[in-house]
Amino acid sequence: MEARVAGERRSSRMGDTISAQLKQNFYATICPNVNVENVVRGVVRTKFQQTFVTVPATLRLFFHDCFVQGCDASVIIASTSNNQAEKDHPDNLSLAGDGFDTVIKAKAAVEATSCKNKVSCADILAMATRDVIALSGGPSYAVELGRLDGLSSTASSVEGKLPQPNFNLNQLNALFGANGLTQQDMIALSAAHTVGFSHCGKFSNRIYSFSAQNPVDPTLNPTYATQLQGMCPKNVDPSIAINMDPNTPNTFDNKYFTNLQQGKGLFTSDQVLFTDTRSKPTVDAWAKNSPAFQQAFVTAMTKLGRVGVKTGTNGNIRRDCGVFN
Ligand code: HEM
Ligand SMILES: [Ca+2]
Ligand SMILES: [Ca+2]
Repeated sequence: MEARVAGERRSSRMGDTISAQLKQNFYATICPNVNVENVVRGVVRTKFQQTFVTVPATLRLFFHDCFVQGCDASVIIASTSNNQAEKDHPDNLSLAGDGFDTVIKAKAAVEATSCKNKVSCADILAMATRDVIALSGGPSYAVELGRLDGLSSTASSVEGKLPQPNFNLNQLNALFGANGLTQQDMIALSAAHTVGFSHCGKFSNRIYSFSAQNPVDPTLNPTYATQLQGMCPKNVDPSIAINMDPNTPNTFDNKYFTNLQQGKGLFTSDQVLFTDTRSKPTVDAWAKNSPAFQQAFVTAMTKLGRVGVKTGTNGNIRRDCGVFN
């Protein structure tokens, strides 16, 4: 049974995608007796106290959800004997378990209130993402809500939808542009790499086999390159992961941009934002102006949260975030 009144979901046509009208404080009218956002925040805070990985894991999960079939919690669905789900596509295998766990736990806490069967997993992920950013020192913002959960999740649908660490600026702009995001949005969102980890294999080409003339990527700071080689020796255990921000790995800050100015972007897709003259001015501006970066980040996250939002019969409220109803 659809738990919401029809009038709550106005649809509007934008280009050829139909996007639901999200709004702030959505659940205040759906469940006036429960502060849904506080319930989620409490769970996220507890989980954060247990492990910092909660932050990058949840943030990346939201991004990987929104870029494949829209922000509809399709990435959280578990595979079954007759369906290989998104999370088992190679691009999603390195999503950390703590992101899924955060959503599952927050959903359980919401379902234990009188606001049962009314809050989508997609919205819980959007709320939890807002909360982890604030908990790690990033900007606080009012999150738009009112998404439905998607009705399909296939590994094959992930192919080509997520950016790769060796992408150049044109490839990054094309992929983000396909999701209605500008180059500015893309640069702001890339700063999510100010927290979290990467496995050595994602950038080992840059420190060992960049090109015939240059085994080490010449855009990489030589001292940083040596440090990376030390942390990621050639036959390193593939499960080893290193901090993506060598300076403030556990703080959501604009250090990402000063790192790029110093040749300390971990992936080609990070460093290219500084080496390409089209994006460099933005990197330089946000390196010295944290409030300007924060404002651009909140704008971009809000736009990211609107991607492919489901309405009406295209979605529902999942009872278990990992399983279709
Ligand atoms: C711009 C293109 C992007 C590329 C090429 C890219 C690629 C990657 C790669 C290869 C990793 C390492 C995964 C691993 O080895 O475990 C990673 C981690 C991460 N990415 Fe991105 N990413 C991009 C944009 C984004 C965006 C837009 C966000 C969120 C808004 C994001 C959030 C994260 C986070 C938080 C981590 C750390 C995950 C963890 O510690 O568990 N990334 N990304
Ligand atoms: Ca999705
Ligand atoms: Ca940082």
